[in-house]
Amino acid sequence: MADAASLASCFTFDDISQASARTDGSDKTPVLKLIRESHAKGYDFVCLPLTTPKWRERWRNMCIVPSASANDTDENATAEQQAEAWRKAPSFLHEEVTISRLDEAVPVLVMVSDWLQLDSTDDWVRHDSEIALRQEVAYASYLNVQTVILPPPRHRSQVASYARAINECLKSTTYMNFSIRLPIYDPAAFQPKESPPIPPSATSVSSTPSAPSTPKIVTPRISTSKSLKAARAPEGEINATWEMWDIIRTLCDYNTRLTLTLDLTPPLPSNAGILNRWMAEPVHHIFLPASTFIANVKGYPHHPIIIMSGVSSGLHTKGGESAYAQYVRHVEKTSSAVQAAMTAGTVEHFAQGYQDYLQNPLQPLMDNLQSITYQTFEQDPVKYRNYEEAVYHALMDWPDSDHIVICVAGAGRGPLVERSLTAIKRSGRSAFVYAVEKNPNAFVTLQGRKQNEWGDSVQLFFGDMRHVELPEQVDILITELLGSFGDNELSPECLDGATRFLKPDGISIPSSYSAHLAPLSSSKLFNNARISREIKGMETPYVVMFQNVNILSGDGGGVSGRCGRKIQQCWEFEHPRKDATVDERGLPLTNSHNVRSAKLSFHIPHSGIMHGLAGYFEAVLYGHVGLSIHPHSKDRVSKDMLSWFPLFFPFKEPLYLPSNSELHVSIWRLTNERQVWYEWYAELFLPVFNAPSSPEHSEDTSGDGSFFTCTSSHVAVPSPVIDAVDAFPSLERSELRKSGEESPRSTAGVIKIGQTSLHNPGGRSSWIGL
Ligand SMILES: C[S@@+](CC[C@H](N)C(=O)[O-])C[C@H]1O[C@@H](n2cnc3c(N)ncnc32)[C@H](O)[C@@H]1O
Repeated sequence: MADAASLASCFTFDDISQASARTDGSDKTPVLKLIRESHAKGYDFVCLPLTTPKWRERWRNMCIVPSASANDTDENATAEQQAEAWRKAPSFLHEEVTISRLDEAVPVLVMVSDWLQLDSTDDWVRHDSEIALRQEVAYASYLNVQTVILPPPRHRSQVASYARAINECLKSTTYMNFSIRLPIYDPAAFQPKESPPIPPSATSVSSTPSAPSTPKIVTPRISTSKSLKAARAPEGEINATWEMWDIIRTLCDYNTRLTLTLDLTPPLPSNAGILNRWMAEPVHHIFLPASTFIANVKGYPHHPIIIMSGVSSGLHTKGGESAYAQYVRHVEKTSSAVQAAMTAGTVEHFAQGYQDYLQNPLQPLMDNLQSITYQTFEQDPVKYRNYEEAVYHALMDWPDSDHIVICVAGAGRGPLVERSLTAIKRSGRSAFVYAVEKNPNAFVTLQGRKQNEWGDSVQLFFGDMRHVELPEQVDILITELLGSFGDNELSPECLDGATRFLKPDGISIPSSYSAHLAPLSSSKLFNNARISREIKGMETPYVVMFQNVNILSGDGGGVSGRCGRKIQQCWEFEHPRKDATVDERGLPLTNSHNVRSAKLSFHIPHSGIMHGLAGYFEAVLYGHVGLSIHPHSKDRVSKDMLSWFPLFFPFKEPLYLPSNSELHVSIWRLTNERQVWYEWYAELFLPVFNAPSSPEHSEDTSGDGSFFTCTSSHVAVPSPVIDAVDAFPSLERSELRKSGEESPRSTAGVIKIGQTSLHNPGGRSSWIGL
């Protein structure tokens, strides 16, 4: 059963004051009253400002010098002395905080004063805001508060200072979670901007901050260097809040106690890329004003706490405060994600508890699997059904004979033997089954099944299919040695051995399988992979049921027209294979023919942080019957198949990909006599347009465009950081042609802007044993 999201009701200082006026003696404090009333209305938590307006007033009087006129000199000196005393020993007065008892702090999400300006452009305001933040965090920590919600950064230019201050707080506490409230995008990006934005409370020592009268939540307006620009929101502005988040969490070294409170106050954008990027981030709270179209909460993972503000404001007259909680619970319960998780037989139901959990891939060749592992495989309703279909069609296509021989190689506990016998019966053909298995323990189970179920229709052979001798050659060879990346459990190598006993015109089921990759963003997977902080953990491919993951690539060829699809094929293996040179026993002389490499070019439509690669496989069992975990074909080919989760190839360091960049991924499947392993590497390029008619251009068209030498100036080179522009995609190819320019392929070049190191060289961290 999927857990329901927790709900929190958000209160202002005014709400607390009103609760105080309503106190009838049944609650010890107004906050305890609000907590009790909220529980009764269906809310699990309350969300409160930690400080009162009194604290803001004192801080302002000490730290913001009102004006520098001669009369004020004494006053200023006194304020400065008070400020220095406070800086030396920062502390609150009782009336400056909203909570002071342990029982008040338990079900409370605490909001740090939202007038603090940790990213002020004024050095002193920033300095004193940081001291105030540390004071608030220390006080919350004293009261055992588990989560504090931080005000959003507002100035792109000072976001690193903001991040540094948060990092200090993370270091000074051991258990407390810090959640930064950020809107999904800056709504100001979509407003016409005739005059410069007024940054909230941007103060200097000579001006008075215009802080709101209560610590009221308002969706922040972010000022970026582009704030004065065009009516149409460029990519950089829409990205601004996410870009700031990325800087903060990077400076905080991906600390797992740093999370996001995603503010859904702005209307949700139609562009899925803007929403999807938050899927890869640790969104632990969703901030939802009562005025919001609340159906939008349904797609969010993690079961975040949903903080609802303004529920007591009487905005919607019907239903009262409880109605919001009831409606959110209803939307959640009826969402497709929750429905799927609650329906037996779906991958979502099966995978509960495994989401984003890193597992080492099986090594069924080197290790002997446990019975419980086989039992888990055998619960898959789709894999065995498709195998049976494949065997059935192969039998029907095979010339009728009174002696068709089938071999199930790697029979495990026998489910494919059983399905083969059913297919034989359905086809009405006369066929016999050999079953080969090298796991001595599973072989005991096979013996029992032969005795009790299969009798003379099956003959068992114990041993490795690469060496075992069968009494005759077989017509149909059935194996299931596939990994999440197709060949990563060494199916090609095992089948090389088993092909010895397949007739030259015999059928292999599967007949082929292919490996596929896409660039992936997921702070959770990145953090999980580097838990041990050892290089080995970052150079090992993992099996993972993806949840908080965003695929960064897009379809459409990219700016240069040279990029491939969103998810791309690396390579394929076909069986029975004819290309290996074999010895007198029919075994390949070396494993060189199973070496593979691929170089793939991905278009990155929206900026993002790449944490690694997502790996998938597709297999053709026979004819039109297959197996797939490729996101684009899985539902068509093998919907609800449970046996394989995708593979995650981590990166040691996250790689920033700007909007409209080109990512080139290289991956190799390598081998020696004892092992097979993968190595991977990525390079990043920005496409650039040249002035088309300039004679000084010279473009390297020899390879994949990795170098672009140009002595003339580029037109519209996007910045690799925040302000990548979306000028290129908005220029449709047809428009380019209309305007008389050449096709993008001949006018676009690329500039290299980044790369990763080579992962797993020589198989030093991960390999599969032969
Ligand atoms: C992924 S399991 C599949 C088991 C079973 N066919 C099923 O579908 O449930 C692969 C099986 O092949 C066996 N196997 C792997 N390599 C083998 C080899 N070279 N020779 C014989 N058996 C092998 C393993 O022991 C394991 O039982």
